[in-house]
Amino acid sequence: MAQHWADFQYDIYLNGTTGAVPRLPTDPTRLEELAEHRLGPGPTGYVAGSAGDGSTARANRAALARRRIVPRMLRDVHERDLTTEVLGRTVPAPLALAPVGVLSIMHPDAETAAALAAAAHGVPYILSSASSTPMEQVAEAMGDGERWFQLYWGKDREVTRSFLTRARAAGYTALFVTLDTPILGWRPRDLDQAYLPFLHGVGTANYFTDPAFQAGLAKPVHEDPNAAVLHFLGLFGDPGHTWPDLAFLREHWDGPIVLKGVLHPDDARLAADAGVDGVVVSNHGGRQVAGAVAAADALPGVADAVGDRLTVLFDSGVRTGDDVFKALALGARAVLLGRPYVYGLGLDGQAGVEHVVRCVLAELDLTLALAGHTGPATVTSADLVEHPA
Ligand SMILES: Cc1cc2nc3c(=O)[nH]c(=O)nc-3n(C[C@H](O)[C@H](O)[C@H](O)COP(=O)(O)O)c2cc1C
Ligand SMILES: O=C(O)C(=O)c1ccccc1
Repeated sequence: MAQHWADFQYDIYLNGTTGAVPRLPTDPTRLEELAEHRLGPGPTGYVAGSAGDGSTARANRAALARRRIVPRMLRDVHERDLTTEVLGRTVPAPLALAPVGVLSIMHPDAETAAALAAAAHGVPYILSSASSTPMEQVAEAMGDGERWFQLYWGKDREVTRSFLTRARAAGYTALFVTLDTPILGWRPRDLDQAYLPFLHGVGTANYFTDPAFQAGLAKPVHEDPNAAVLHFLGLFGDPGHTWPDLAFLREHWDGPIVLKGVLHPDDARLAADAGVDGVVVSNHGGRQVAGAVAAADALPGVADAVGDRLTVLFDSGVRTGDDVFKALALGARAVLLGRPYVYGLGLDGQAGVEHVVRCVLAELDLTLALAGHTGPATVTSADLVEHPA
């Protein structure tokens, strides 16, 4: 049965008759401001910050804002269904939670809380390689919730092989390989505070519990944790990889593979030629390259190039339901939600993430209806006009 995501607004108003207002803001800007206010400067800077002068993060928002939805009338949108097929799975809405590492800097329940929130609404959760909780523990908490695994494709083949084996055994069905972070971008907000979560012992759980990783250490992790962190920093990414190397991953993963961080149509074609199943058009939320193309500006070119061969997903700059709608109109099959759910987590744990997911999906449902659609499948570029920058 189709879920009525839009009902969330009446839940809120009905609760209001007893004097209650939502525990967290429904406006994503206010949510971010509240997070900035309540959480420590290190963690807040790490999450909210981006590469260089912040121009890519701003461009992500501007590129979505420049597109405007053209509502259509009298189309019988009473019954709506947001169900979407993504990577061979049927999901209740065109949304997944983006892989975000080191979540214990935001809340002690960290990735487990985010994963449980996603599962509570049937939304797939993408667990980061750099999670603060081991992948098996998150998987066990999620039960039959849909889980996908994000790989930082590093220098040590044995660690990669071991991660893939562990992820498979723990019930992760799709593999997201992040290509845009073989090295960490230049991030002034973190640099000015000299704040890197890994040096506070966060984000290394999958590595420190891994026999292949441990085999590369001179001493056990607990005897020399600093050396273990340095070892992690030295191997989590590999700037030496090239397209033919993907064959190794294809060989060791029998489910769908999605390449995250593709922005050029030629790279999307190379992805299709390499035999993967999808791409995420993403600039990592503007955290890697300052002055980069906005993700929403790159999306139509990638969708045109490979939309008939690959599943095209999108993230970077999505804050609201209307942003999701615009991404669908620009050629995405589904969208990954990033920072907003991390703020929800920081402010109110699992309940905070659920709040954010329900806000985005309620607004998406209402936007679809008011734009004349009963589901995501009929949304096209004809639903948008583009304003000059
Ligand atoms: C604090 C933080 C940590 C992140 N960690 C990862 C990660 O471990 N792996 C990954 O592929 N992407 C990571 N990302 C990128 C997100 O998956 C996603 O691409 C990005 O947040 C989208 O941009 P948005 O937050 O502006 O929506 C991270 C993003 C943030 C904000
Ligand atoms: O901070 C990030 O954006 C990120 O993706 C990352 C990179 C290395 C390890 C963990 C997360």
